[in-house]
Amino acid sequence: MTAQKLDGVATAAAIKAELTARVEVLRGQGVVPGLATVLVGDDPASQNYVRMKHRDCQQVGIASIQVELPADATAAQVEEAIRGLNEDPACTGYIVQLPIPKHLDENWALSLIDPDKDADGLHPINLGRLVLNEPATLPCTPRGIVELVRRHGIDWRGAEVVVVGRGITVGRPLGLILTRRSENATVTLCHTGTRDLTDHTRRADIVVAAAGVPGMVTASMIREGAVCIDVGVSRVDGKTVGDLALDVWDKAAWVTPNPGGVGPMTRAMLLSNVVDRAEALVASRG
Ligand SMILES: Nc1nc(=O)c2c([nH]1)NC[C@@H]1CN(c3ccc(C(=O)N[C@@H](CCC(=O)O)C(=O)O)cc3)C=[N+]21
Repeated sequence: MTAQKLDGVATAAAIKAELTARVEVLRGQGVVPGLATVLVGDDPASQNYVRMKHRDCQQVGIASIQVELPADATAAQVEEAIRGLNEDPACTGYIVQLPIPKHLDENWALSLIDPDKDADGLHPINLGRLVLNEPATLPCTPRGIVELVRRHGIDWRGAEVVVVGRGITVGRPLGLILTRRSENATVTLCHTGTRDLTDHTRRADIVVAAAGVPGMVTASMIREGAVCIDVGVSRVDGKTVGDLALDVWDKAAWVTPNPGGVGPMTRAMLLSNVVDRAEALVASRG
């Protein structure tokens, strides 16, 4: 028996249709949501992601602004670009595409973003709000995972969830989101220091593989009928390879394809964050 597909492409398309209607309403209210991206350097994968995000914007009627800086940009240049977007009324939300070149500090760059325009939910104020159970813009990938699972009729409530990976963009915030009352999952956050990973994953109803190690979660590590979410994006011989081994499809009940699972959902949630931010702007104007 082969697992059912958690279809990120179809789910993202449904979300985009909902967002298109909300963007229409906003335009009627005189607000055009605008997403900006700050890309530092010329990494081809990052250029590709940014290109896809702008194409998505076009599909739902969000305006988009592309800011590009050279790989050797100074901290002052990055700061100037970010301050410019904070002040630009055409930009209602934006992201600094990660990673940025090593001579620049990622947390420093994120901290310069106006928290009200933080489309990635990675500003320390928004991460702090998440920890404090206050309304916050949420990071796109964790939000996409929660939504993808929920829209396939799978309940997070009471589920035993094992997240593999403690990164700032996925694992750590996902643990915080899933343990809120509204999701009510029980989460075990595993990482490279975990003594016996299989001991944890075998007990999980839902396994989220977000370690960035190709094929690291195999069928022998999961329970029959588990739900498996693949967040990994590694390049092997020019092909995208996830963190799930292919044999999980023979044992799990539900699996995210990769590509075609979490990636498109991440992009849909970025759009969703931008629309949310623009609606908040209208509400604050009264
Ligand atoms: N500030 C910031 N925010 C991010 O959200 C962010 C980032 N930096 N840096 C890099 C990662 C990676 N990421 C992906 C988004 C979509 C796909 C995606 O849509 N992938 C397609 C395939 C893409 C292809 O054809 O290569 C899929 O999975 O089907 C993948 C990866 C967002 N990230």
